[in-house]
Amino acid sequence: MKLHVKAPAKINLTLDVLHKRTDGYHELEMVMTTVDLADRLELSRLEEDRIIVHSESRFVPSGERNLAYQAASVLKKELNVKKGVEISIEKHIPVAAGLAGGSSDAAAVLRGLNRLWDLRLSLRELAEIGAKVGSDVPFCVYGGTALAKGRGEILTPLPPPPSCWVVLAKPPIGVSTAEVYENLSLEQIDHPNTRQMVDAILNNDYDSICHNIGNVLESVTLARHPEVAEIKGDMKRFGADAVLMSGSGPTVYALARHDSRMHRIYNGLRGFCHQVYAVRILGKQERY
Ligand SMILES: C[C@@](CO)(OP(=O)(O)O)[C@H](O)COP(=O)(O)OP(=O)(O)OC[C@H]1O[C@@H](n2ccc(N)nc2=O)[C@H](O)[C@@H]1O
Ligand SMILES: Nc1ncnc2c1ncn2[C@@H]1O[C@H](COP(=O)(O)OP(=O)(O)O)[C@@H](O)[C@H]1O
Repeated sequence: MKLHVKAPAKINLTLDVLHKRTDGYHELEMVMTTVDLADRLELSRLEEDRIIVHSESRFVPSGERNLAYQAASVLKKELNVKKGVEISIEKHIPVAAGLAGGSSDAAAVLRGLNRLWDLRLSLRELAEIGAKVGSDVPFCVYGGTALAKGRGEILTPLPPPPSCWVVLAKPPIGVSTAEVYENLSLEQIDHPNTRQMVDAILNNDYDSICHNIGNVLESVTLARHPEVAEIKGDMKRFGADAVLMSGSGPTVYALARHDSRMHRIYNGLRGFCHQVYAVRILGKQERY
């Protein structure tokens, strides 16, 4: 038996760091939402008790280092499952980009195996198992839009933001999430107003969403990689309603309500940035 699962990317509308915790993680407050750029996974049941993961993307690690493998492995251990699975990942989300592609693959594996192995776990139970794989995995299990706290795993669901275009541009540089957090200097940052962002979403107020987007990790990644700031500047010049780096970066996104603006930003950037995508905000939980 085979099944197909979709793994959408997320963007951060806000990302605030409150303090560094004693366990080494950072205490966060962030608003995340899914966008219509997704990896596709095929899961095939294996009679033998093993996990196989492959992908044609040369940027994705194979075997145990793959987050999809780790998700299947943790699920097997937690529930003492003695079955196997072959996972094939068709990669569309840029890797190590601040878009949670690996976390979304892991979450898709959890949702898929729940069906393939008939485990009958709730999304809440899958999210708890997902937290053992990575901080962003619980959000990706649910998808949609949420306020995330703790290290990212304490979630309050939110309604979808108003529909709009999201133009994503990833410069050809790699960013390590751990390094970005490590180099954050908490004394010198402007904190976004998370409460106002939540209210803006609850009020379906697009202008207020645009006004309140903010990400404290920009202070680290933009200082190290001036090209990320340049892309932000270009997006603004091409008429973006709002511009922000997602997660630890380096992907930058522009929000645009009108098709004409989206086209201007997309075409303007494609000349000198290899990975550019124009997608819609998904924002609501879907059955993948
Ligand atoms: C920055 C964010 C924002 O959504 O996204 P990405 O840029 O990765 O997409 C997340 O916090 C990334 O979450 P995720 O990539 O799942 O992180 P994990 O694998 O759990 O942790 C990677 C490393 O990041 C640091 N980390 C992560 C989460 C957190 N709340 N505090 C941290 O300090 C830790 O050093 C950890 O070792
Ligand atoms: N299935 C996967 N897809 C993408 N990256 C993966 C996957 N499994 C493991 N990784 C590793 O996880 C790291 C983070 O990748 P990714 O989730 O794409 O980025 P981010 O956390 O910045 O959004 C990368 O260094 C990559 O090598």
